[in-house]
Amino acid sequence: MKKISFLGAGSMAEAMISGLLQAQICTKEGIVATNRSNDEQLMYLHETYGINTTRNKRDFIQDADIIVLACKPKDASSGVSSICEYVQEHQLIISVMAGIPTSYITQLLGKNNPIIRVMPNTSATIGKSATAISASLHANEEHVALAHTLFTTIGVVQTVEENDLDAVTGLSGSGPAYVYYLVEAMEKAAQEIGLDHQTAKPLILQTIIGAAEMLKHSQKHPSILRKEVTSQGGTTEAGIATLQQYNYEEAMIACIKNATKRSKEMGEVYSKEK
Ligand SMILES: NC(=O)C1=CN([C@@H]2O[C@H](COP(=O)(O)OP(=O)(O)OC[C@H]3O[C@@H](n4cnc5c(N)ncnc54)[C@H](O)[C@@H]3O)[C@@H](O)[C@H]2O)C=CC1
Ligand SMILES: O=C(O)[C@@H]1CCC=N1
Repeated sequence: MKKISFLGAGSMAEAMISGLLQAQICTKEGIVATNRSNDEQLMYLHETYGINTTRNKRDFIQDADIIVLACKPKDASSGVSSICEYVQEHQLIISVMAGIPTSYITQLLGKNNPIIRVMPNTSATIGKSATAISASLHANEEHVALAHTLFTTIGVVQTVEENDLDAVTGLSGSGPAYVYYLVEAMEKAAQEIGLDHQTAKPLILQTIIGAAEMLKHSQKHPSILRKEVTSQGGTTEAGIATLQQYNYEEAMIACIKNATKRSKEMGEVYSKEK
């Protein structure tokens, strides 16, 4: 059982902690989390998951096999600088920070630790993350395999080149939010067409789950599955025509491209800080 320390105790750290404990990949005693200043959040994580929490950076680091960097990209410099004197070179660093290159983390650490840069998503909470991992210069196949094993317990894992991680961030890191936005819109629409929330919610949910399962299990291309729903002169055709009028496809492509661009920008901006 590996001991894992989380620098940053927000949404992503919680999603991973919850997923890792459910998968029994580590014990609650083997997890420690720290954050910048929010005592209530540390208390919440301790009470909810039974994990350890501390503000003492030496205690935080000393027994860790793996240190997960889960603070915001803008806090990369302050976060890593606050622990670098205690980090030992054999400890595996896993960074989930969007945009932040492993070369910059190495520079901040001033040590050649193996680093695996990862882009999971918050569906890790229920073991359903879509995660991409990539290795730094100093990480070997064993480190990649360990990260792969770890993240497989909280979902599906793809290994990619570090260059591709900005695109992954725009696609699947942010991706759950695009789906939640769709559901928000469907809920508003349901209300406007006269369905009460209690009736509409399970219908919307099962529509999303059913379509996702169809995409997973059917061999058919999504465009074929869409055509199978669309009767000539029918309701779907009318609905899709409206989506096309509003440039739905272009909007989605532009959304993912802009999120990817922002990941690159964050890397460029925050990697200049010292
Ligand atoms: N939320 C998401 O869906 C995803 C987030 N990420 C990445 O995960 C990272 C964390 O994101 P969230 O959990 O959403 O943010 P969050 O704001 O919920 O949590 C950030 C945490 O970092 C802590 N922190 C900040 N500076 C610190 C310091 N100097 N020392 C110790 N702790 C410090 C904060 O106190 C807080 O606990 C980000 O880098 C983000 O790019 C990656 C994939 C998905
Ligand atoms: O919005 C963000 O910057 C982070 C990275 C991927 C998901 N959330």
